[in-house]
Amino acid sequence: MKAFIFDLNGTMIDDMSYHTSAWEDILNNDLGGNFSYEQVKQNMYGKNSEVLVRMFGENYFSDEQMTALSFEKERRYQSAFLPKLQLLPGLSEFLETAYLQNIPMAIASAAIPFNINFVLDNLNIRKYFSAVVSADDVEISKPHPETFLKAAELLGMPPAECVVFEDAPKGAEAAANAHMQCIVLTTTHQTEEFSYLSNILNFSSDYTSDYLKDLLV
Ligand SMILES: O=P(O)(O)OC[C@H]1O[C@@H](O)[C@H](O)[C@@H](O)[C@@H]1O
Repeated sequence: MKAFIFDLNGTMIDDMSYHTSAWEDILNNDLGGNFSYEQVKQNMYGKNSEVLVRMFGENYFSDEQMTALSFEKERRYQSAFLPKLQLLPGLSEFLETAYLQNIPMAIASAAIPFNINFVLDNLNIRKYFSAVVSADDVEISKPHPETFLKAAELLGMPPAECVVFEDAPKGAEAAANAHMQCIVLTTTHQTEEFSYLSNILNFSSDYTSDYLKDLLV
């Protein structure tokens, strides 16, 4: 394995419950939906516009409405999560070691640049990543492979030499669709939820596991 591709939310930072709450607030309180927390959690993968279409159907919102709702959801998420914003345990050291070993690294996220910048700039970790793929860079988000294939292309690496770090079944599925192996961070989902996939190398709760330490020696 020659390159690392990181999903962002839930994989580098433990923030998925904040996304779920922000979505729940917008979908139910602003848009009059009646979705349970669990329904929101299971359906909020991919781009924000894809989430809105999944929940309310095609052509329910205009593109302008979806863009405005997307930013409003992220504003609520950011203001709630900012006091807790930090990398998962061990990730700071992991990134620094991989960087010193010249391992090419990319971010490949379904989030909009507004959120990716929120994380990279507040945590001052932009220098580690030679490529960043956001929602705005792809036609179709995860579980479609486009996000990860684009990251590999920007890194100049064949997919087979890229290892993906993910927290979500739909993200790990996107990695499988891109013919990439995947390490799962169990911040948000149970290991059984990934049992339909055959590209999972390891499950770790954070970046202090022996498996991840051994990856860099
Ligand atoms: O692809 P990532 O980095 O896990 O980001 C996914 C999340 O990004 C958020 O911005 C979306 O609102 C969520 O619905 C989505 O699940």
